[in-house]
Amino acid sequence: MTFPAIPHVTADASLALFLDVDGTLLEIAPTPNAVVVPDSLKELLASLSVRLDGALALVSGRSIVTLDKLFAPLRLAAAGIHGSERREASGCVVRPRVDLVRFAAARDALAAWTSRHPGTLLEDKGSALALHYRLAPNLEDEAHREAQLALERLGGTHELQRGKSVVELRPAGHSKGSAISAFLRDAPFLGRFPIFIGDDVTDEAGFAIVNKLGGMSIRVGASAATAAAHRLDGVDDVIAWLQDFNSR
Ligand SMILES: O=P(O)(O)OC[C@H]1O[C@H](O[C@H]2O[C@H](CO)[C@@H](O)[C@H](O)[C@H]2O)[C@H](O)[C@@H](O)[C@@H]1O
Repeated sequence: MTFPAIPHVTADASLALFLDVDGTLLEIAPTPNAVVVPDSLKELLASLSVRLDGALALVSGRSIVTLDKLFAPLRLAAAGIHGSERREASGCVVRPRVDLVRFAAARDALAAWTSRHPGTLLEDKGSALALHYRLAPNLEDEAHREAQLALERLGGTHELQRGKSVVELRPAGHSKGSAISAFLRDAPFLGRFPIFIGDDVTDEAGFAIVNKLGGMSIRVGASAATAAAHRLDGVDDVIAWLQDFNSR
């Protein structure tokens, strides 16, 4: 399938930029903690955020706490855990409530499973759990079965989210689309033309909302079917596009 070229846009007060993180701004690494955030990327995001009056948000599967650590000293507008938590313009972070007893039971069951399966890894995000198997791809089916069992322990509060060599249990009823909509209801995003760039299945809800609002949706990577209207090949192309956007 061919995609139309991305129209030229100028980084000004009419635009809002929403950016996925892993696979979009950062190259995929063997484990979540192994990602590299170049200073040049932080400088580029800081510059773009100023030019857009703060209307630049990270919209990630990572928690906001982790995003702040990765991108320090920046503290950008952000939605974390696939849209289930969001830093509002006031600086307050809105987080979903979780049943801590059930959550601990699900986490402990998955942690016990990872301890028996070398190459797998459990990421505890406080209200979500990510079961990674990038270093043990043969365990994909088994990991999905374990995640399904853990989901049942949570009693309907969470949903399964597939990702790149990962299966996640994330709070139900939220998405990257709902987070982008929420940002666009408040300053500095209110009334702006939204652009969203993402690379994964979790980003499709964001593309759908941005398309509905008449904005611009861009999927990174060549293979998957997508609702996005435009395509970039990889992280290097995203960075080059952002640099060009910042220079106009
Ligand atoms: O929505 P995103 O910002 O793209 O976050 C999606 C998940 O990204 C992270 O996992 C992925 O990236 C890791 C580092 O490159 C990689 O090792 C892993 O295999 C990928 O699935 C992150 O750890 C998750 O919490 C995010 O949900």
